[in-house]
Amino acid sequence: MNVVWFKRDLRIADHKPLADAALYGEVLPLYAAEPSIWSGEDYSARHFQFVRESLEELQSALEDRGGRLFTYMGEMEEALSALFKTYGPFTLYAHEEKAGKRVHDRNTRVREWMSDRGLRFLEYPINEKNSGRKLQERWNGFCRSEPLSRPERVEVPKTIPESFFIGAEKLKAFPVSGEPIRFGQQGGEQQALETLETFLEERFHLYEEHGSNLLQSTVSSSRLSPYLAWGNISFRTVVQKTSIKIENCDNLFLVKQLTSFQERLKERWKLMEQGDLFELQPFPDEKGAGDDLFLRWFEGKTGIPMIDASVICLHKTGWIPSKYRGMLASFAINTLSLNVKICSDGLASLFLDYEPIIHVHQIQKMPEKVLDPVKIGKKEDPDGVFIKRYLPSLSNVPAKHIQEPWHYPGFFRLDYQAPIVDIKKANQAARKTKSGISERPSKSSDHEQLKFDL
Ligand SMILES: Cc1cc2nc3c(=O)[nH]c(=O)nc-3n(C[C@H](O)[C@H](O)[C@H](O)COP(=O)(O)OP(=O)(O)OC[C@H]3O[C@@H](n4cnc5c(N)ncnc54)[C@H](O)[C@@H]3O)c2cc1C
Repeated sequence: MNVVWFKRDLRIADHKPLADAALYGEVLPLYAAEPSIWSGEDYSARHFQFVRESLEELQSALEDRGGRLFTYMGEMEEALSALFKTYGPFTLYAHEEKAGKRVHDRNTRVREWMSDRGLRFLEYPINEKNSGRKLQERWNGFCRSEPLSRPERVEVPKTIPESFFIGAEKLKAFPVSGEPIRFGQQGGEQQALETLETFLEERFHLYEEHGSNLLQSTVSSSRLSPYLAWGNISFRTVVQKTSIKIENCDNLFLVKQLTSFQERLKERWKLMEQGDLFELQPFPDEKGAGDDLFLRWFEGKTGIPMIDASVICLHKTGWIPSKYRGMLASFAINTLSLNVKICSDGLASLFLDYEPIIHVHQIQKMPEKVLDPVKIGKKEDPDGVFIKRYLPSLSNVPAKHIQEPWHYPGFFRLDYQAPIVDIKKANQAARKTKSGISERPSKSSDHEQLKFDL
């Protein structure tokens, strides 16, 4: 018996553990909704909703091949015990997963469980192991490697072990904190392929030009991130199809757009290859998740339109371009001097494409980047089109005042709060602290220090 354990690889195409297991007889495709993983502050109901949608598609793709998906609610070792009791010895096939301490600890427990019983656990690396070849050579090799096709048949056992389910329906009862999303991208292998196809057919044409445009980038960015994060499409498939497109494109402008996209993919590949994740540590002296400043930031009630509109956009859609992710993180960490780990988890819980390795790598860079959201807003959303979409209470504020509505003479008539911080002063203090010139003033006094020209 071969058990294929699905985690962040929710597809059947280019899935080596599944392809290999299917060669050796009966396969039991398994997804376990594990409380130890899903109870983390960085995970939320929107992620689980995406996973369930992906599992529904996985179930129907397996059914088309004579198989079905077995699901379980509980820790993986418990699932393995139940399988052992029902079927006797088995081999476990899975992709390697690198995603922080909880995942690392769970992986260790599963490895021990298997080895204690003398069972084989085949873990497939996400990337080629560092083979001593130069980075560029390895990347070129990766771009040329062929994705595996879907297995034609998947023979599954007839008996369903006690406390297992078929398909994803029952997983609706699995508790994960946070709100599901209404307007986000939908999970599934087919959706992933369609997203890649529409991008490579046409949407990429202004990829670079619209990269940081809040409205246009929703179309001209690839939007592949949630599909890559949850493995609805293999990274190799995206890289290979993009390489083929570049080779067959003779328009220099379009090649430039595709090459720029390919560079991002390479960035991801390098990070994933580098290995396990650096853990962010909470510091007890900094402000925490129950702090008023944190809540106002997280709920989009800071009184700074660019911040509030971006956060509300994230609550609604689960996605925003990279530049504004950086702006939100920098504002929380530097301007409000909130705890880095708590801000990181807060953002992660909103990003539908939460990918721990990329996310933490980006967050770690934030203390070096002190940004001004008003300046960014004036440059990127001068007429406030984005702001007004997410903050209807500002719909009548003229463009001149949209980034700093507290300067608008009719501010008191608006249903919009005063800013929670004086950005310039707080950023100045943050820069000074970094260069070691002086201690930061306590944030509680910032409210009182504010002087508005109303
Ligand atoms: C603070 C912060 C947190 C972030 N957290 C995440 C996260 O949790 N998950 C995530 O996928 N991206 C994260 N990013 C990177 C980036 O914002 C998203 O990958 C991108 O916005 C996703 O949209 P897209 O698929 O249209 O990207 P595209 O521009 O079309 O890029 C294609 C793919 O390349 C990869 N990619 C893009 N930018 C980077 C990068 N800087 N480093 C590594 N890989 C990259 C992603 O997989 C992306 O899907 C974060 C950035 C910042 C500043």
